[in-house]
Amino acid sequence: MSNESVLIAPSVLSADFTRLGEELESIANADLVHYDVMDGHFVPNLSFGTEILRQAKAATKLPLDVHLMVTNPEEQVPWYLEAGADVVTFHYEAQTHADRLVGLIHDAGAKACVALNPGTPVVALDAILDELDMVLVMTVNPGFGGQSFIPGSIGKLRALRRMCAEHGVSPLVEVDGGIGADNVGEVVAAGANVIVAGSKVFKAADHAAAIEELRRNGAMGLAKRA
Ligand SMILES: O=C(CO)[C@@H](O)[C@H](O)COP(=O)(O)O
Ligand SMILES: [Fe+2]
Repeated sequence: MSNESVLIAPSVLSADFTRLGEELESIANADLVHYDVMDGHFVPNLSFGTEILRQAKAATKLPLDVHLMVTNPEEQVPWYLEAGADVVTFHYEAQTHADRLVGLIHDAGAKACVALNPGTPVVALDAILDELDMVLVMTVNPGFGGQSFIPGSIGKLRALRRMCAEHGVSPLVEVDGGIGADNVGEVVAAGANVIVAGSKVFKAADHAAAIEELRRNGAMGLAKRA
């Protein structure tokens, strides 16, 4: 059995934006706030930018986990570091100089993460894995909340675990998309330890209780890891 813990990161993409302060208070028992930036190019949707991140930073004590779904992370990463991001994720599919970008995030004192779309194999990270604090395995095609989990993600999480063992590293492994109390145990058993959940937290009647249920069921998945 592992001593590792499961971190819960509710995605404010599914929050009521007109009451963002109250929505953030309602998830104070979470570990991170997941903040989805969508540019209308990398993904077919637009969300929010640096100004709302700054306001969110003032309204919560939780670390801000910024997921950049943008075509030009080299340009945008510095904006989000300046606005208060604690963890910055850019997509492998969008960047051109991953190593430089990871260095820039670390120089600013933040944690660096690279995200993989469902169609991108984990081997894409081979050259950069040792530098990363976290890997984000997308479990839906990015762009929208409320989609269904892609079952093939389980094999990919296991492959990432094997690759990390070969490299002798243990970055956090975040999963994002279609995760709820019913499947969190399975993704944790396969190797995930940071759980993003948008609709399953913010559409629940009691947000704090939904977070605790994810944490509880996630811990059961940890116990099932080989
Ligand atoms: O990055 C994304 C979507 O592209 C996510 O972070 C979603 O916000 C997750 O929402 P649910 O699938 O949990 O509703
Ligand atoms: Fe996300």
